[in-house]
Amino acid sequence: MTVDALPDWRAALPWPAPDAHKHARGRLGVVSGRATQTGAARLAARGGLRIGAGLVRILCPPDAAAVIAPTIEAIMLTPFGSIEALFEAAESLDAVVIGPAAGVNEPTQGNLRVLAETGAVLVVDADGLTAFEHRPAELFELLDRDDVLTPHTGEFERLFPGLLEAGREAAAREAAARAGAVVVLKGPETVIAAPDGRLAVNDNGTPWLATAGTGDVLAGMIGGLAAQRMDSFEAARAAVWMHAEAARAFGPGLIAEDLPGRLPAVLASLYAAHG
Ligand SMILES: NC(=O)C1=CN([C@@H]2O[C@H](COP(=O)(O)OP(=O)(O)OC[C@H]3O[C@@H](n4cnc5c(N)ncnc54)[C@H](OP(=O)(O)O)[C@@H]3O)[C@@H](O)[C@H]2O)[C@@H](O)CC1
Ligand SMILES: Nc1ncnc2c1ncn2[C@@H]1O[C@H](COP(=O)(O)OP(=O)(O)O)[C@@H](O)[C@H]1O
Repeated sequence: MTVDALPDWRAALPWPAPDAHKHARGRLGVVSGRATQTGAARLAARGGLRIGAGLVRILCPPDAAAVIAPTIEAIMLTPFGSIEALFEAAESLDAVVIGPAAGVNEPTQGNLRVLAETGAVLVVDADGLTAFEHRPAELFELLDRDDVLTPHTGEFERLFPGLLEAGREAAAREAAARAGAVVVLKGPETVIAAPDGRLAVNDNGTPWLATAGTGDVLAGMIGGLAAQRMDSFEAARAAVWMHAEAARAFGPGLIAEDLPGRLPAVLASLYAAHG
């Protein structure tokens, strides 16, 4: 990677100030699924921590706590047994990822509703999208302009049936306008659209990313940048590009678990260019 090849969002990347402390660097939450479905949240949490959020906390149903606790170190854990407890755990967070293996069910809808009442930027992925398949307007009315939806093609079709016939760029642009949030339409050429009309097409994708869990890591990375108060559209562009760059650096044999560990080298290149 050369400095000339670096994309224009790099000027907006958050780097720690000399007087930084972990809370000032951004607090990210990731909602986990039940005890048998915790891996996706852990992947997202690790992506968010590696990209620079100062503090990452997994918020989990009580039955999942004993499964998650032995698998994490720097990542923190807060079980919640009610939506009131979820609100309390999330209200001091800067961004929250919800959806990876969360469950396609009413509790996921309810969790999303209560998270929307906090000030946190929401990154809604996977089951957080699919849970609103037959009622997308109910999801959209919860969202603010800095929230981010990260559908793959199948999830996009569930929320915006037929829209892809307009082509991926036009579809993403219209989806962002309808949702009133940033839309990241994932695929070989991921399209990122903002509700104000901004649009970007990522150009460094790699099919090594076509493996389970890579989208979960991406959601965590976007959340990690948003927690550091990077503009959500720019955060999504930056995370999508860094995610692919990390995958390219690894190449054959890549699994989702490998991505966070490749981020420091990608970040180091960007930091060196930052001067
Ligand atoms: N470590 C973990 O714990 C992991 C947990 N995970 C979690 O598992 C849960 C369920 O995941 P999932 O894969 O069953 O659901 P989903 O992706 O909706 O696929 C269902 C159908 O949708 C379609 N489809 C899928 N992708 C498509 C595409 N790109 N483009 C077009 N179509 C696409 C495809 O339909 P088909 O083409 O087969 O007809 C497919 O059969 C979810 O919570 C997730 O977060 C994962 O994140 C992995 C790591
Ligand atoms: N052929 C491909 N070329 C480039 N990127 C891909 C390709 N297939 C998948 N990806 C990327 O891999 C990630 C997969 O995310 P997703 O479908 O949500 O998977 P999961 O739910 O298993 O995490 C997305 O970032 C997507 O853009």
